[in-house]
Amino acid sequence: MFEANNRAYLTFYMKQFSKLHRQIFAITTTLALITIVIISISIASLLYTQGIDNAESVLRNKNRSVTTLIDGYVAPLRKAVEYTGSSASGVDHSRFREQETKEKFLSLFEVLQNTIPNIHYIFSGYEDGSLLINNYTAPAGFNSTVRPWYLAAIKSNPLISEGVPYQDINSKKWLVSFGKTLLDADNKIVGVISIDAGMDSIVKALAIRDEKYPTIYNFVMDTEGKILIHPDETLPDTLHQQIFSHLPEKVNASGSLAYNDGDQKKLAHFDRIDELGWIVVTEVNLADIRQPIVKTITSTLLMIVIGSLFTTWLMSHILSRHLILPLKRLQQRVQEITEGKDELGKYVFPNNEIGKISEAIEKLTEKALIQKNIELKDKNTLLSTISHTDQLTSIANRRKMMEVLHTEVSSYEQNQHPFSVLMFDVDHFKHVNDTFGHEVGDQVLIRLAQTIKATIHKTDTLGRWGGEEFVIVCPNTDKTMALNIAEKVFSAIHLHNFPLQINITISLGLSEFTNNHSLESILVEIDQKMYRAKQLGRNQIQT
Ligand SMILES: Nc1nc2c(ncn2[C@@H]2O[C@H](COP(=O)(O)OP(=O)(O)OP(=O)(O)O)[C@@H](O)[C@H]2O)c(=O)[nH]1
Repeated sequence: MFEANNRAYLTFYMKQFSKLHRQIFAITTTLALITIVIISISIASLLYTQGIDNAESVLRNKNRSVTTLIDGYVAPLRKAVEYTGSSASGVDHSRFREQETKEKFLSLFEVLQNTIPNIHYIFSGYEDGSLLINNYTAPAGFNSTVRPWYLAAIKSNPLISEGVPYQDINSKKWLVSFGKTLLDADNKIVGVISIDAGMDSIVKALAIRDEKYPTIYNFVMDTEGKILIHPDETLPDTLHQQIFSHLPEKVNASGSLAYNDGDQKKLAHFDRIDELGWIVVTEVNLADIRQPIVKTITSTLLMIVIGSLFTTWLMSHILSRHLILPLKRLQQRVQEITEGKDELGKYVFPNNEIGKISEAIEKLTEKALIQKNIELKDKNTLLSTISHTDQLTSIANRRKMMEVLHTEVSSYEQNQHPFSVLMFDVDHFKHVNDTFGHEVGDQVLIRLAQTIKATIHKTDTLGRWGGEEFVIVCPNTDKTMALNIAEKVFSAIHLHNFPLQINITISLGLSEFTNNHSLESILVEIDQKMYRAKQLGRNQIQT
C-alpha cells in the first residue's frame, strides 16, 4: 500500500517536473519575445527619428556653411559698392563729366580691384549713357542706362541691388553683379556704380558632395522661385515651384521641410538671404537617408535579438539549475529513500525555499519510512509468534520446541548446563472425542495446556508435540527435579475439573540430557519411556 502510494506520487511529481520545465521555458520565451518586440519597436523608432535628425543636422550644417561662405564672399563686395557710391570715397559724382573726376574714380576702381581679388569688373554708368571703366572702351552706341545692372540699381535705390548672377558671354564664367545709385548733392541720381565678381568659389562650395549622403546638393534661387545657381547647368533661370510653394515669405527665414519633387521625396534645409535676394537650399533624397538608417536599425536589432536570445538561454539555464535540478534531485532522493537505498549519501539541500521544501519532504518521507519499519517489525513479531505458536492451545508448537531443544543442547555442550525433557500423551483421548465430540476434545486439550503451564516454572517451556502429545523442556533441571515436576503436573491434572467432569490422565516419560545423548536419541528414548508407561497401564511416569 505504502509502495503503491509512493509510486503514484513519484509519477505525479515527474509529470509536474516536465510540466514545470515546459512552463518555465514558455514563460521565459514569451517574456523574451515581448521584450524583444517592445525594445525593437522603441529602438527602431528612436534610431529612425535620430537618423532623420542627423540628416537634418547635416543638411543644416551644409546649408549654413554655404550661406556663411556666400555672406563672407559678398560682404566686401557690397562694402566696396557702398564705399564707392558714398561721399566717403571723396568723389563728387555730380561732376562725373569732368576728366579729373573720371581719373579719380578710375584710380579708385583700380585700388579696389587690386584689394579684392574676386572683383572681375568694376565700372560706373551715367545718366548720359556713358560708361567709366579701366582698360575698356564701350562700343559705339553703348547706353549704360538700358543695361540690366543699371536698371537693377535704379530699382533698388537707395539700397544696393540684389546680387544678380549671370554667365559671362566671353569667359563663360558665372559672375554676380551688385550695383548702387550715384547721387549728387541734392540726392538726385546721376549714375550707377556696379561691381561684378567671379562666383567660382561659391559654385565650387555649392557643388561639394557629402560622403554619407551622396545625393545631397546645394542650389540658390531668388525670392521669386527662379533658380540662380544649380549643379545642373540646365536649371538656372527655371522656376522651382515644388519647393518654392513650401517656403515661408518671412525675411531671412530658415528651416527644414520635406516635399515631393516629382516621384522623389526630398528633405531640404533653406536659408533666405534677403539682402541678396537669394534663398540657399540644401536638399537630399529621403531614400538616401533611409538607407543608412535601415542599415543601423537592422544591425542594432540583430544584436538585440542575439543578446535577448542569449539572455533567455542563460535565464532558462539558471532557472533550470536552481529550480528544476534541485526538484529532480529531490525526486531522485525520495525514490532512493522509498527503495531503501538510504546509504547512497546525504542530499545537500540548496539554501532557498526549494531546499526547505525538500528538507520537509525528506523528513516526511523518513518519518513514513520509520512508521513502515515499525509496522514491519510488528508484523514480523506477529508472524514469528504465529509460526511458533500452536493455534489451538496458544502454547509453543513443535517447531518452537525443536528450537528450544537445540538451544538447550548447545548450552549443555558449551557449559554443561543440565536440562531435562518430559513428554506425555493423554490416555484414551480417542474415547473422549468419540464420546463427547471433537469440540469437547479441543476444550480438554486447551484446559490441559493452561493447567500445566500454570503449574510449571516460567523458565520451563511447555509445547504441543502433536495431537494429544505434549513436551516440557526444563533448563537447569536434573532427573530428580524433573520427576518432581512430572508429579506436580500429574497432581494438577488430577485436581483440575475438565469439562463434563471428564477424567483425564496422562502417560509420561522423562529423561535428563547426558553426554551420551544427542537431541534425536533423547527424543527416541523419552518416546519409548512414554510407550512403556502406556504398556504398563497408563496414568504413570517412566524415568
Ligand atoms: N479433539 C481433538 N482430538 C485430537 C486432536 N489431536 C489428536 N486427537 C485425537 O486424539 C486421539 C488419539 O488417539 P490414539 O492415538 O488412538 O490414542 P488414545 O485414544 O489417546 O489412546 P492411548 O494413547 O493409547 O491412550 C485421536 O482420536 C485423534 O483424533 C485435537 O487437536 N483435538
